[in-house]
Amino acid sequence: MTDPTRTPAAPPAAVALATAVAQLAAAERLLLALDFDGTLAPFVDDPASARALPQAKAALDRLEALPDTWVAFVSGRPLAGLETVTEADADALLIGSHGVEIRFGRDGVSLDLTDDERATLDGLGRVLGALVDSVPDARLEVKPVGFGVHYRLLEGDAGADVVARAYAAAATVSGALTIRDGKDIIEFSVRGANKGDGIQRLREYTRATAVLFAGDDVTDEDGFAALRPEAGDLGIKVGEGDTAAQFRVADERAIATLLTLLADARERVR
Ligand SMILES: O=P(O)(O)OC[C@H]1O[C@H](O[C@H]2O[C@H](CO)[C@@H](O)[C@H](O)[C@H]2O)[C@H](O)[C@@H](O)[C@@H]1O
Repeated sequence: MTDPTRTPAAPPAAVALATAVAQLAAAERLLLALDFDGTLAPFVDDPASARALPQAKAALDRLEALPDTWVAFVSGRPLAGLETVTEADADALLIGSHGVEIRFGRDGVSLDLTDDERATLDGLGRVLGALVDSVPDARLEVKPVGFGVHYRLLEGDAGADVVARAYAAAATVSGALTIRDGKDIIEFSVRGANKGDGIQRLREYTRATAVLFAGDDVTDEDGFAALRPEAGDLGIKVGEGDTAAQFRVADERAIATLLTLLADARERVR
């Protein structure tokens, strides 16, 4: 018979994750690189109104205030929109457009689009704009180096149909696009950098000795691939799907809890 006074043992994966978080908290120079949508912020229909869960934001504010500790957002969003939804201050470390756009505090990286890239962007805007205009509730998101076709509001097979038509339309413009399949969004870009490149740039900029990266989407796998677990880095996948991350949590609330535990632990050692 089960003893009701006994606390059930935590599952091994949870214990291993707690141990990894405690080790991370003791890192000499710690970089927290975080995906935004689906990791810190729950999904919503209007991309502009997404915000990090208050518990996650509070934990990140505490961590950012500690010495030798950096918080960075690594997102598929354009930088300008990322600044808004993360409520970034002047010192924020931001990687936007899946690694293409970089802002480290006041230092930005100019995109310097070539004439060919501009011409491809113009063509993409024309064909994808015509596509979403023909589908009620599909939306076009204009990005500095590409476009996202959103289909979250479409029902049944309508989303898959829009994706197929978007592939076909984009192929009439260029056969050399970077195509990213996200959560109810298909994106076409004239630049091929990825989140792993962004994490590498952040690692060099902060000279971090350990990096935490958390993400929920297929595009975050490039970020997990850039980690060095053997050197103390930690990758956390949010939600379901194949992943190269060492650990997995259920949702954004679990990430908020984990960041709070990390803030508690690092405040004790700093
Ligand atoms: O890399 P991320 O920070 O996860 O950004 C990925 C995309 O996020 C946004 O779209 C997603 O979130 C929206 C708001 O919750 C949701 O409506 C949409 O269905 C999702 O795909 C953003 O709009 C995209 O630009 C990002 O690439």
